[in-house]
Order: sequence, then C-alpha cells, then structure tokens
Amino acid sequence: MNSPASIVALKHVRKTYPAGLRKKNSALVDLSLSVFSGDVFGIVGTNGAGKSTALKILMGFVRPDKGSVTLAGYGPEDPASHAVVGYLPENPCLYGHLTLSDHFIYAGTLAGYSKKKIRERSLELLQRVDLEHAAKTPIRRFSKGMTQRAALAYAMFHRPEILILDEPMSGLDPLGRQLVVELIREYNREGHTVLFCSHILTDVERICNRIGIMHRGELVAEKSPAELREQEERLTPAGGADISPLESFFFRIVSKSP
Ligand SMILES: Nc1ncnc2c1ncn2[C@@H]1O[C@H](COP(=O)(O)OP(=O)(O)OP(=O)(O)O)[C@@H](O)[C@H]1O
Repeated sequence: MNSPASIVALKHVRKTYPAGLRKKNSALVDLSLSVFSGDVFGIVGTNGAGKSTALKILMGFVRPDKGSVTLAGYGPEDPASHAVVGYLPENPCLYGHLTLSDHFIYAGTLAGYSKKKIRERSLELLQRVDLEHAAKTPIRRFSKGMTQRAALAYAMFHRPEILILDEPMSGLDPLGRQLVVELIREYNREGHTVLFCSHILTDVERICNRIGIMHRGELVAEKSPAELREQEERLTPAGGADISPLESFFFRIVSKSP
C-alpha cells in the first residue's frame, strides 16, 4: 500500500544564522518533518530548539541553507502557496491604526471574495474569536490576548487548507486558551490541516493527533498521544507520576541529550 502524501514536508533542512564575526549559530541542523492532510500536528521543544525558524522557512520568510520544503506541493517561494496557507506569527503584527474589520476586508479582497462574502465571513469570525464588540476598535487599543485572537482570525479568514500557528495560546487567559483550542479543533473538523508549536504541553496533548519534539535543531521524536500514553504508562507505573505522558516523555528526551 502507498503511504499517504504529506501536505507539509521539510526534508533535511539546515539553517544557520550569522552570529558575529565569522561565527554561525545553527538553528536547524537536519530537520525532517511530514504533516499529513487532516493532521493537527503539534511541535514542542525547548527555547531555541528551532521551532519558529522551521515555521518561518515554511512560510518563505527565511531561506534554508540546505534541504527541501513543500506546502501542498508548492515551494514556499511560489505565490500559489500563499493561497493554501494561513500563518500566525509568534509576535502578531497587525496594523495598529486599522480595525479588525479593516483587516478582514484586506484579507477578503486578497482572496477575491465578494463584499457580501467578506461581510459574512467577518461576522462569523468575530463571533468565533469573541471580538464582536471590538470590530471597529483600532488594533492598538487591543489587549495582548485580543490581539492574539484577532491575528488568529485574520490568518484563518481565507479558509486556508493549512494553518501554521506559532504559539497560538501565548498570552491568553484560560478562557482565551480554551477558545483557541476549540477553534483549532473545529477548523480541523472542517477538513483543514493545522501545524503549530507551543510550550503548553497540556494543550498540545489535548488537540493533536501527532506530536513532534524538537531539540537543538532536529526532530528527535514523533508520536501520537495514544502511543505516548501507552509508552509512558509502561515506563512509569500507575500513580507514580504527577505529570502528563507528554511532559514525562519531553523531560526524558530533552534531559538525556548531551
Ligand atoms: N534572526 C536571527 N538571527 C540570529 N539568530 C537567530 C535568529 N532567529 C533565531 N535565531 C537563533 O536560532 C535559534 C533557534 O531560534 P528559534 O526562534 O527558531 O527557536 P524556538 O524553538 O522558536 O525558540 P522559542 O521557544 O524560544 O521561541 C536560537 O538559537 C536563536 O537565537
């Protein structure tokens, strides 16, 4: 039987950044990762593991030194890839003097939507991210959590096949986190693929069907939540641990690395 084709693929990707005179910092050493259509794939990793760099390479914002990258069959430099992907950066950069409605009009126009369709999608998303009351407020007056939810809605506006999110729960209160968790689940139920990175392991465990652990520029492990649970229950006798299977797996993997 043929194995399914991946919708997002990074193969043997290397990226170094300049770090002073004749020095280089290896952000990605040899990263290979495949995401399949319909996945909610979560990447977890230590600070500086290379998660954001990997996502920026997928978006074409950063060029790899080596390796290949595809998104729904397109290279990140191909303008056709922009139509299939939505991206939430680690630090959302919406226009402060514009409102969220303005951003939606911009996103909808770029996607070729009619005025009616823009209006309908805007209302739907404002309600989903609980920002109906702030549709006409300039973004600069938003709190951090409101900005995060607004940027997520903006990334999803054109219903991209693939949603790439860099720490979507960051800066959110428990209600906001739950809202984002539900939004990702719902978007995935509608048939879309989601790839995101997060430091909030409990959320990752709750919503992903596949989880990758990155450490020092590589993917060092990849499991489903069920595989993780089964493995950790075997290694940690019942009641012996007050941490979740992903936390226990993560600590073990990361601490055993030199
Ligand atoms: N623009 C840049 N110039 C130089 N070095 C960079 C740049 N961006 C990232 N790096 C370095 O590359 C490495 C990987 O960074 P990256 O932001 O991809 O990690 P991360 O896993 O997303 O980290 P975090 O969890 O802290 O957000 C780090 O050592 C970082 O200092």
